[in-house]
Amino acid sequence: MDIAKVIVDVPVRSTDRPYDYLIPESLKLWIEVGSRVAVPFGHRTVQGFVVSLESGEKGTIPGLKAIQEVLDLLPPLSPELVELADWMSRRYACRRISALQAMLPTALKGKAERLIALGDTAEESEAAQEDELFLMFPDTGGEEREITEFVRRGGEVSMKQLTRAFPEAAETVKFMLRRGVLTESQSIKDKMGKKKLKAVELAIGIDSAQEALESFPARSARQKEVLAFLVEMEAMLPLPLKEVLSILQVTAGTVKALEEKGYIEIIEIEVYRDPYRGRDFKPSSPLPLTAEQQSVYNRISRTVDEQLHEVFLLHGVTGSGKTEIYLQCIERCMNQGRQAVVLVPEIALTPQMVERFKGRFGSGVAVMHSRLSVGERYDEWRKIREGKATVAVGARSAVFAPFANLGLIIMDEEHETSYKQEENPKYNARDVAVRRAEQGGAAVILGSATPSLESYHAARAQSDIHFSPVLLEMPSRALGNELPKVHVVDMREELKEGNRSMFSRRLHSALSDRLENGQQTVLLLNRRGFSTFVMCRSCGYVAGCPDCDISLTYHSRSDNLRCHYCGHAEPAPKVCPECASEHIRFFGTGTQRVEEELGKLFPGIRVIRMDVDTTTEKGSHEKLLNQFRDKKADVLLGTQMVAKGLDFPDVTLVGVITADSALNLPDFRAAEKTFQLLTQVAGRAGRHQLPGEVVVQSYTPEHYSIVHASGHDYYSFVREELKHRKGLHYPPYCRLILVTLSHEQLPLLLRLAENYALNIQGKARQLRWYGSLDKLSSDALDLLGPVASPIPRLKGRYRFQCMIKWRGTIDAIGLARQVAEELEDSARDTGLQISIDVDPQMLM
Ligand SMILES: Nc1ncnc2c1ncn2[C@@H]1O[C@H](COP(=O)(O)OP(=O)(O)OP(=O)(O)O)[C@@H](O)[C@H]1O
Ligand SMILES: [Zn+2]
Ligand SMILES: [Zn+2]
Repeated sequence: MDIAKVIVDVPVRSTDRPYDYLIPESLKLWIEVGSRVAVPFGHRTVQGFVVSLESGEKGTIPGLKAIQEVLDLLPPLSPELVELADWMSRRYACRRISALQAMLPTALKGKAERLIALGDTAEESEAAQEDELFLMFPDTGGEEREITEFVRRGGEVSMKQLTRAFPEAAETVKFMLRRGVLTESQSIKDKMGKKKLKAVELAIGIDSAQEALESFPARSARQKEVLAFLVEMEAMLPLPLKEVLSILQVTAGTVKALEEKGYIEIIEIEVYRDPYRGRDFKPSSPLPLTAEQQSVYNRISRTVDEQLHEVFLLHGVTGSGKTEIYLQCIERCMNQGRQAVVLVPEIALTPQMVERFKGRFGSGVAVMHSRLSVGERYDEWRKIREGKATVAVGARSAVFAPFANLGLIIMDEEHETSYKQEENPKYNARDVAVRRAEQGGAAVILGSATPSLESYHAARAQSDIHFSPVLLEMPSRALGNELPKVHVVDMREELKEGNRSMFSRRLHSALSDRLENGQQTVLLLNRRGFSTFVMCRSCGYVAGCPDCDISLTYHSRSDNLRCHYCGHAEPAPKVCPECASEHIRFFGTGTQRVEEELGKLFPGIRVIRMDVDTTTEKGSHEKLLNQFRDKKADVLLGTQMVAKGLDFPDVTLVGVITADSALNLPDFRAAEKTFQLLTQVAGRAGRHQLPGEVVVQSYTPEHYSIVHASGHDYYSFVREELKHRKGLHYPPYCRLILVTLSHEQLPLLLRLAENYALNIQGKARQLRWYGSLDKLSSDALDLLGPVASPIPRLKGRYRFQCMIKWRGTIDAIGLARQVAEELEDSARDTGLQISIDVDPQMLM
């Protein structure tokens, strides 16, 4: 194979295709599909990914440039992931390079030197064990020993040194890397290196050490003590130097002296930056399943055992024991020698959740989420690739976990919008999961108490849109208790009767009861659409961003105003810049105000507030939840964060302060989101022995999302909501593509946006797609707009959008992209930007 097709990392749309490169003789054995390489491009050297290999006469094409170097010894991507990236680029109209890069941890994105060292397996083993270790190797004529020796001598060698010394040994080196005999890491330069710790090891055999002890000079008592200790602890060597020093209360000089005499060695050992190190996870074993769980489990295990591809939609009410199903299905999958990925929404990636998986599967669980440092994430990723983890639990990007033989993908809370990435590539992890599972013959479980209408409709209609899941239902709670009783309070009535507080009388008295009985309460403030802006009460002035047409948000910690879109920050004004009035008010975060009010109404009440302000620090989320679990507080007050996945036995009351604050947002999913949030938060109450109660405060208690949520009636809600969606032509009855065009000059932008719409309509007409979705035809496309975007100006650029609605088997995504590219080409150099969002979740 002489030619590699490479996707290069050049931020120009026209480069979004593979380029041919010659593979030089010296790299031939190292390059595979999925390798990351450095290639010449124009006058520069850029990074790229090998997406296919070709043998061929084409090798003689004159002027074909050659690959300069390979950046990792083991390709960071598998052929399946490369293919998945290709699919993503078509499915989400994104560039292939951005899909490929989304699959890698940040640590790998730059160009840094690779270092090779001995892995744990080799480092721990003595020569005799090494023999055993190498038994599993194919016959290589002893290459592996030479390589091991070479690396051991160097301690850590660069990739270049290694490939130069063993140009022919690619297969063996890769094998050693996959078995963990060698490990590769980033150079220390960019701080992504493996974390190293100094450790002490005997340099001589145990027998010689014992002999040496007997004849040790008396004046070196301290040294003797150290040596004796090491002999005693032989089984546990190497020991961290720090520990030795602190246990024996000796100085580093003493240890150093022993090293100089040749008795011991001070070496460096690798420590994985395990973000959960030092934490004990209570081991758990499989629970005997309830009848409902059993039948669901049986159905899924059949598919897992046969290693088939099938998608399940597990609709189980809150507390029905979905997690136990996940755990046992993973075990089943592991019995097949395959690995599993568990996706949870970032916000629900609570320590409680992680604990349940670590408790069952121990250190075989890798955790991936955005709160880890770059280095931690890299280490968790390597743990997966080096086969040290069999389960990955993480937020949406964990769908790309580099497992070799993935058998099961679980997506908890599948209805969550955070599975959709809002930046490029704008992928939906649910659809990527289904696609990845399809590639490798894996099962998918989409679990939720409130499945998204798209998934539910696909399961019921067995029709369509992305996939057809098998519907599995668990209508009762695992512990046999009832779903909590929900009271809806009409806040308009409260006001009429003179109650101006943010707490209804019902919620107030329910709260006092809990305080008296020592039970706990969860309070939710639905903050979507809630104000955190600064307003002058005299003239109505609202502080806005100078570059984006949105109001600035007040941050109490730094006492400044910030734009959440562009990062613009300015000090909070003391008087109104318009009218100089002092009645300029910060509406603070809603939760802060609720907290104050609670303090006034119930003096001495202990409140834990959980919102963006109190959870910015690493680990703060966990700390707050632990405090609540340890009953250090009466009330857990928060935003959406408190609604998901929490399982606390003493919570018997859930209060929702404003159920309908998000209902009026310009988003066709507003009702669905409201229903889901209310159902989820209500599900936090009365999960164990004590019965639960829920108080929902609303200004529109007759709205069907509130009525059905209070009756725990998913089916009625779905029926009514589907009716609306059908009438207005919204998903799941069609699909959407949101195209946003932006430019610094308004008149030009307007013209370009109109052009875009006309071109789409013209082409669709030619293809006989165009027409209203009212028609019965199954292939149809309609375009709305252009109109100003909900945020009409962002970072100094004006924004217009078109909404394409379509259904059927037509290639609407391809069309949207093609027309965008043509327009970008014709308007080249004017600075037009077009962004395409397929199946958008955020419409604002
Ligand atoms: N088979 C079982 N036997 C005994 N207890 C169980 C069983 N299955 C689950 N449980 C317990 O029931 C409670 C609820 O289970 P779990 O948290 O898994 O529900 P869930 O369906 O994930 O709920 P949610 O959607 O609200 O997060 C937990 O305390 C769990 O330990
Ligand atoms: Zn004013
Ligand atoms: Zn701004």
